[in-house]
Amino acid sequence: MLQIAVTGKPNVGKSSFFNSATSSSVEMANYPFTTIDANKAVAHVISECPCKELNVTCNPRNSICIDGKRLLPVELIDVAGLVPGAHEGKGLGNQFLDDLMQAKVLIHVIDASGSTDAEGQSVEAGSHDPLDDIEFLEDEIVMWMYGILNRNWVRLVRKIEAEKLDIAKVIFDQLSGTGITLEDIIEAKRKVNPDYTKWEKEDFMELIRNILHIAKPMLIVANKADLPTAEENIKRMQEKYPYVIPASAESEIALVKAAEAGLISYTPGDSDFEILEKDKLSDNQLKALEYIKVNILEKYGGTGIQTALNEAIFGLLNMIVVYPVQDEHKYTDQKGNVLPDGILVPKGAVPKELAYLVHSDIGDNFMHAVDARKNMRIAADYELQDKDVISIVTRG
Ligand SMILES: Nc1nc2c(ncn2[C@@H]2O[C@H](COP(=O)(O)OP(=O)(O)OP(=O)(O)O)[C@@H](O)[C@H]2O)c(=O)[nH]1
Ligand SMILES: [Mg+2]
Repeated sequence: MLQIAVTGKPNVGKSSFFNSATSSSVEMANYPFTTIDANKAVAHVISECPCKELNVTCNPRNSICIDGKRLLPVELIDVAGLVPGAHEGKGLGNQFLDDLMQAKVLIHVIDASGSTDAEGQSVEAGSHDPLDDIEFLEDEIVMWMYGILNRNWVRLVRKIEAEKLDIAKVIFDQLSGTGITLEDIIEAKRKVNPDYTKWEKEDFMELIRNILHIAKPMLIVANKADLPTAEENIKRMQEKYPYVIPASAESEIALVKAAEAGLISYTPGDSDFEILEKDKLSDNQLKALEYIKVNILEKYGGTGIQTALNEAIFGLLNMIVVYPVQDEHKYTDQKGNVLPDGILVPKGAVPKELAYLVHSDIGDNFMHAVDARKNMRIAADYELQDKDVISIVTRG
């Protein structure tokens, strides 16, 4: 399953974001290093399901359909907080980046209210500038990767020379387990000094930064947007960085809980809620809900949690959703389930790649594919489109 990592300095609300997105209840507390071991759970990104347009009732298997909205599973990883100097062992160090680097995309949670200092200690709201927290994370990840590459570098250069090895492939092997592909490295290497025997620390850093930008896109989540000091900081962040999503994990948790108790009607991603059981809500609860409505939902169009997940997958990773079926007339699988699976595929993927994502056997025996909507065979180099319903024809 596609993985998204939630990362950032301590005490910014990473676990709160994780809990709100996955309905989990891992520990959250107002001090640094509450989380030590990584937490993993399933969250969902939301896309329009083709069922309404095709006028069918679907029977989802790998996903969920609510009122024509398809919820597709992704795995969220919540890790320990990282502090400046983690590569020198500060805080909990950076060893746990192993967990984080499994993910294809990173969500960098920032305390936009400025109520935690660089190490995650709680300070008076507004007294720390959250813009100072943005760059350090990339620096720490770069230092971590530098540590891995630098460890055996002298020996490796000798080996590359002696055995005439491909440098990109050697770097790729060193970074195995990070999900970084050989293509990512080849592309990243184009922009650095081609003579690797002369590489200094700066050249390594440049290479690693290029690799990171290509292989691990990062979304900034400006959390604690419910606190009054956040608004101004969010504006400044959005002026400087392209992907900044204002969010309030605490508000999302409150709304989801109230909805589960049947007190309000609210679905993650909504920009409003409706009170169902006014009599059962205390004055304080009503006030809190009103506060969220005015200061989060109306101001930012939602709590930002679902927006962040969707933006990470459909924006940064440029994924689309494709629905493989067996019977192109009824849009069903072998068992008669209508539109059973929604599969996240990178934009630009062709039918055979979809076949491999469904199952390696189906990929191996792929013959051609049929566009179920048009009931027409499609070319091998046809670029799959979002919400395509595709029947894969295999040998045997
Ligand atoms: N006001 C406000 N507080 C929040 C929000 N999200 C989290 N918090 C609070 O911030 C504190 C830290 O939350 P956690 O979710 O434990 O933060 P973390 O980043 O996982 O912290 P570590 O695991 O220690 O690195 C807690 O007191 C939360 O209640 C939010 O959206 N608004
Ligand atoms: Mg935590």
